[in-house]
Amino acid sequence: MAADLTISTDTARVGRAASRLADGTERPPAPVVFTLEGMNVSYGSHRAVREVSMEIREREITALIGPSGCGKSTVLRSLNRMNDMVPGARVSGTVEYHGLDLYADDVDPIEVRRRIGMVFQKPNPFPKSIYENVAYGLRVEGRRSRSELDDRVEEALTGAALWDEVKDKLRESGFALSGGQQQRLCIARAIAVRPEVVLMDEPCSALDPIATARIEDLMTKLSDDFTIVIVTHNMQQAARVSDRTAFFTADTDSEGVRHGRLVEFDETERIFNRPADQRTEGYISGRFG
Ligand SMILES: Nc1ncnc2c1ncn2[C@@H]1O[C@H](COP(=O)(O)OP(=O)(O)OP(=O)(O)O)[C@@H](O)[C@H]1O
Repeated sequence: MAADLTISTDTARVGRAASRLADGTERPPAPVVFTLEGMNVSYGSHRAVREVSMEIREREITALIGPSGCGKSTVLRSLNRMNDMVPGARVSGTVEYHGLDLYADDVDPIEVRRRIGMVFQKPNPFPKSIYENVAYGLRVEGRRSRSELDDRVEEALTGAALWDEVKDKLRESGFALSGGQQQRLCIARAIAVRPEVVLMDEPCSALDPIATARIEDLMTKLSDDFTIVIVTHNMQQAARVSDRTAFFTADTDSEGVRHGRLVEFDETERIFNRPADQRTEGYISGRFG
């Protein structure tokens, strides 16, 4: 029953996915960025996730939640062809980006990853200065004047809510920053090339609560400009920041092999307060997973 749920209506974000505005009028849904239809991902002979169908919409925050091993990171990595780097990984079914097959032969995975950036679990600055960490992708893109680079580095660091803290030490190593600052530096690096989408794989799991809160605030701000997809183990985080939530679970087949599948995908407020599936309710109320 909804009354048992540990996450109350007050905490679940009634975000921009809500189909009605506060005054009750209908709001048209945002344009679709990704369409997954019957997507399967295998590692060798192991089908890690199967039959995933969902749409990810523009400038929304979509959270992927579910117990360990249900395939959240696998699904996330399929959105910018990061799985291409994993030997034996194979994606089948439909994965469209703005209606185009993301896995078509003529699609350049490097260009895909420029448009669809990624932030990882552990902050992973390059062994370079703060400035060069952010400038890196811009330099790879091609020649730019010094002042253009300076402007873009400032823009990205401001966008990642880090500029004020680092503007006087841009030549210092990225490693000299705190964990939370390093993660914001990685976000700055990701957004410096002005991607359309930022994928975040448990971006706060290595951070303390204060640094986590800053990143959550930042995500909300970033969603004004970027489409964000986040994997999180932290259900309160999904409830606080996301507009839509996808709940995955893993079924065990007769041979004891686990296959991840999408159980339910809806507006976050619905998933946390009125889930349609018992398994979703069991998971978010802490009775399962
Ligand atoms: N590089 C890989 N090679 C082989 N199998 C993999 C690889 N990455 C993931 N898997 C398998 O795919 C399944 C889904 O893993 P995945 O990491 O996507 O799940 P997850 O829900 O993100 O888990 P967690 O919450 O623990 O990070 C698991 O059975 C895992 O062992």
